[in-house]
Amino acid sequence: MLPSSLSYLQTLPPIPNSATPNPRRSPLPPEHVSTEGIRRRTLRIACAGRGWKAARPASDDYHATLKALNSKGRFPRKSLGQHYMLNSEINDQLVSAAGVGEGDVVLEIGPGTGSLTNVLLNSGAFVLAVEKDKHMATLVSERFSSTGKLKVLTEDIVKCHVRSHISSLFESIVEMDPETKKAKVVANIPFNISTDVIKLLLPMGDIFSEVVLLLQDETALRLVESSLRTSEYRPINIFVNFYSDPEYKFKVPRTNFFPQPNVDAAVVSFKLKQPTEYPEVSSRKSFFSLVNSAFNEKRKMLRKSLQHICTSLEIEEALRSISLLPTSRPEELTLDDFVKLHNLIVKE
Ligand SMILES: C[S@@+](CC[C@H](N)C(=O)[O-])C[C@H]1O[C@@H](n2cnc3c(N)ncnc32)[C@H](O)[C@@H]1O
Repeated sequence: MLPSSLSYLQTLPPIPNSATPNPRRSPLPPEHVSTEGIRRRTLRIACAGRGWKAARPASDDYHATLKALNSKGRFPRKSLGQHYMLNSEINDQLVSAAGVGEGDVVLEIGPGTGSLTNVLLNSGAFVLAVEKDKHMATLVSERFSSTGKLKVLTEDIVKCHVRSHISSLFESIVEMDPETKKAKVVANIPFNISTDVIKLLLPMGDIFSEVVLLLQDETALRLVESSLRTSEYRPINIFVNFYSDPEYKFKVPRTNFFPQPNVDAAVVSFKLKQPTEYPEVSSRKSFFSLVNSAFNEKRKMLRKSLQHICTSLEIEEALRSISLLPTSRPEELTLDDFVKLHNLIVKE
């Protein structure tokens, strides 16, 4: 019997004997079994039959994921957002969205059974994987123990000293020039830590060039496409654009995960700006504090909500001088407008 806290769980479905998933049992509907997937599988089987080497290393799918979980008697944990990717083609697309190639250093958050780790390692990358669940960390370490290109940390990413771990990885890779080389982040993260992960990693443009994440679709759209004068426009949009150039890559329907979440997902790429490219503000702390204060009382005009910084008259004057109405509200200001306003009214 499962404890009641785990009652949401489906029992892992049995693994069908046939190589083709049984469409009546498989969480993947038939449209996800693409012709390309079938072509690759057929090619592997054909090559194996003639004693040739497979054209491509085995990839994870429905069967591999369930087998890995069954082998350790693991049930996906809701509290850790454990929704495993069943479609190897999506992992391929995630890795190619980040342009991962031979010799790259990649941080993966939450490797789980290692389906994405497998694709990253097959691309020739060195992978630093941070996994909070100690059982999954053991599973993934054992699975790739022979590669010598994977380091697994059993830690919570939010509390992890990412910078020092990446720096020591750079130092341990002889051919890597830490002055010029940057790492990448590629991960299918639990939806409930997306904001924490974004706040942690986006300001690290000095060590990462790109962060490619599988997020909840709604979050992805809010981060990338929220426009001025809409209720979705928030301080996080200013934050994301301050530190990166975000791009919505593609939608990933919920049917690609086990257990199936209640929402769809999407892949977003954040190209990180280098610290020299950040907008010029005297203090980033006071800049983001101004932005937060402005949005705290979203319906209020800035000349009222920023009165703790200077007088309404000074705020009106500053707004006029950057061609904005003295009655402006926060959702009417672009990142550039906020930077100019900050530099005019905040005296350090
Ligand atoms: C959505 S699953 C993805 C698993 C795997 N990458 C895949 O694509 O199938 C999220 C993974 O993140 C792990 N995780 C959850 N919270 C975490 C945290 N705070 N830090 C690191 N890993 C975490 C979970 O244990 C799980 O393995």
